[in-house]
Amino acid sequence: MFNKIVIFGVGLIGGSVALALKKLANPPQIIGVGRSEQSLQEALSLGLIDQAVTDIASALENADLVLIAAPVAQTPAILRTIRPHLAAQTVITDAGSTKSDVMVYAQAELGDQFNQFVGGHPIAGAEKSGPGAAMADLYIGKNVILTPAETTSPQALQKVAALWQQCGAIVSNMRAQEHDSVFAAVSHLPHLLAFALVEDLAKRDNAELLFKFAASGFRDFTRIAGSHPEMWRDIALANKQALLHELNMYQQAVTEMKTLLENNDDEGLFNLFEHASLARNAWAKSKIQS
Ligand SMILES: NC(=O)C1=CN([C@@H]2O[C@H](COP(=O)(O)OP(=O)(O)OC[C@H]3O[C@@H](n4cnc5c(N)ncnc54)[C@H](O)[C@@H]3O)[C@@H](O)[C@H]2O)C=CC1
Ligand SMILES: O=C(O)C(=O)Cc1ccc(O)cc1
Repeated sequence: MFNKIVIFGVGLIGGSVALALKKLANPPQIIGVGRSEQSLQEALSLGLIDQAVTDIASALENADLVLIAAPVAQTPAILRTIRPHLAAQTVITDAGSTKSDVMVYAQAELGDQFNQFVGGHPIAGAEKSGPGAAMADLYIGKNVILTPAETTSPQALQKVAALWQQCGAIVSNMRAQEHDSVFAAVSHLPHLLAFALVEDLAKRDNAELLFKFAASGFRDFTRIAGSHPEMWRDIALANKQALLHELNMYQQAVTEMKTLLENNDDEGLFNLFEHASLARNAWAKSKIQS
């Protein structure tokens, strides 16, 4: 279906798409465009891309699809470089963790070619980044959410869905705003909390002692605090309103927990822990089954 794909940002996410496509019987030609020459050369030497290109016009010539897989705040600048060379048959998509901002950028930058753009978000990843972290099987059995606008071309939507299905993913559609409020709760908030906890402990005078004895519970809670700072700065700012709402909700939950503790409310604490534990275990079980 695809002969030529251009990936802006060949790191964990873009590189994993490239590796997955390379496993196909007839893999497309994959062109990488990047911000850092070193990272692009790494992508080339790891075999993620067939060519690293700096001339955008030649990169986009006869391209079937462009995937933007860079930190979300880079999106408008990337779209601006693409627009003058964008043919009518080329579909553009992205992999950014936030979608309302990206859809607004795409509409503003692509003008009458906005119908060729399909917002996307693979719900798969890791705390690692860069081309060396790319994995061919990253998307197998994972969800990918697409956020088409009313005007999005059905053909473009179908092509982007096919791209992710070829990577082994399960594709569904959602409104960009709904996407952002869901992921503020289940992804962006946990990342901010992990960063906040590690930062709080790391700043203390006895940080060395604390980290020396921190064990698996700490490891599980804070793994995602090792994630890419630029990527998470961009996500936090792009989804600021939904994230502030989630932080307020969480603050309320912490306040309620403090009250139970201050009042030595053993039954209240037990009930809260039991309710949360049941919910968490049921979620984990549903993930194994799906
Ligand atoms: N890391 C994760 O687990 C997930 C990340 N995402 C989203 O995917 C996108 C990429 O994230 P990762 O692959 O993890 O990051 P990464 O840091 O591994 O890769 C990003 C790449 O984009 C390049 N880049 C930066 N600015 C650029 C520009 N202006 N033009 C071209 N290339 C540029 C960087 O040099 C880097 O190679 C982000 O928008 C992120 O929100 C989505 C799902 C999961
Ligand atoms: O490392 C993890 O477990 C993640 O949660 C990865 C991740 C990060 C950002 C996304 O938008 C989606 C998935």
